[in-house]
Amino acid sequence: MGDLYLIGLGLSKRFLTNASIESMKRSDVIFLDSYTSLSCDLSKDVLEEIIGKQISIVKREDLEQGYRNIIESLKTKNVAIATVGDPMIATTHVGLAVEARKNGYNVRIVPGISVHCYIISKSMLSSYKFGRSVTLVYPYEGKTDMTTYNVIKSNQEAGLHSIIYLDLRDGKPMDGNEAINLLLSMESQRNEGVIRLDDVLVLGERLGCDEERVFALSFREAIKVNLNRPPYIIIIPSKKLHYMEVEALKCLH
Ligand SMILES: C[S@@+](CC[C@H](N)C(=O)[O-])C[C@H]1O[C@@H](n2cnc3c(N)ncnc32)[C@H](O)[C@@H]1O
Repeated sequence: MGDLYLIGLGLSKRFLTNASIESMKRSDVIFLDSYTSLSCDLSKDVLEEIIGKQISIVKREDLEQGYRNIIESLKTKNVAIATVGDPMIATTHVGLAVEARKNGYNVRIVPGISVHCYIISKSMLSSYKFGRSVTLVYPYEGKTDMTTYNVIKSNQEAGLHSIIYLDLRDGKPMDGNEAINLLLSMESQRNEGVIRLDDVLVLGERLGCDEERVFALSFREAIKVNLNRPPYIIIIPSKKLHYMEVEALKCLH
């Protein structure tokens, strides 16, 4: 009887842990989740070279609709799902973990450095003051999903910071400029003063990579800033900042 490993790879090669490498080596079948996040240098080829085993890339439907095949494989094999970042943060793997557990298999979670923790750390904002996080999705058939705006608004009302992941659809990560314009267009539609041109945001670009940048800048500045390449993550800080948080954000200019 095998175990199910849910393995976090961290954001890039340098954040792979011994625990994640050992767990992959212990697994008979390894799937690399290609749809919840992306990395500048962690790929199937790089991982295969590090662990000396074959890895298969899986898409969302392979795991969500094909989960029975994975449970079936557990009868005789250790199966690993490896994910960039942390395997349980802003992913949908909990369903698979619950199903494996219900079928009597051990589930071994190997945490990885998540983009969520990474940007909190780099922003220097108080980790006690983060509210609900949210994914900013691409408009669909000309319609904008306003969930992100609503989440930022309710976090602001509670004096909390908001972490905004950007959509990753069919392997296409949303660009930072597109995200900033989309947030501003939500404000134009709703006009509730949630996102003002002079409000500050924190923008994380290619975190964990050699060329990583973390900026704190106003929306007015962000519209004009020259960006490199995705992935990006955004924090909209609370409007009620502690004076030390104000000083910390100045260090990111
Ligand atoms: C849905 S989250 C998945 C998080 C992942 N499970 C983790 O723990 O890191 C994926 C989104 O986080 C952001 N992201 C992921 N890696 C990033 C990086 N290295 N730099 C900046 N943003 C990143 C992007 O917006 C991406 O679409």
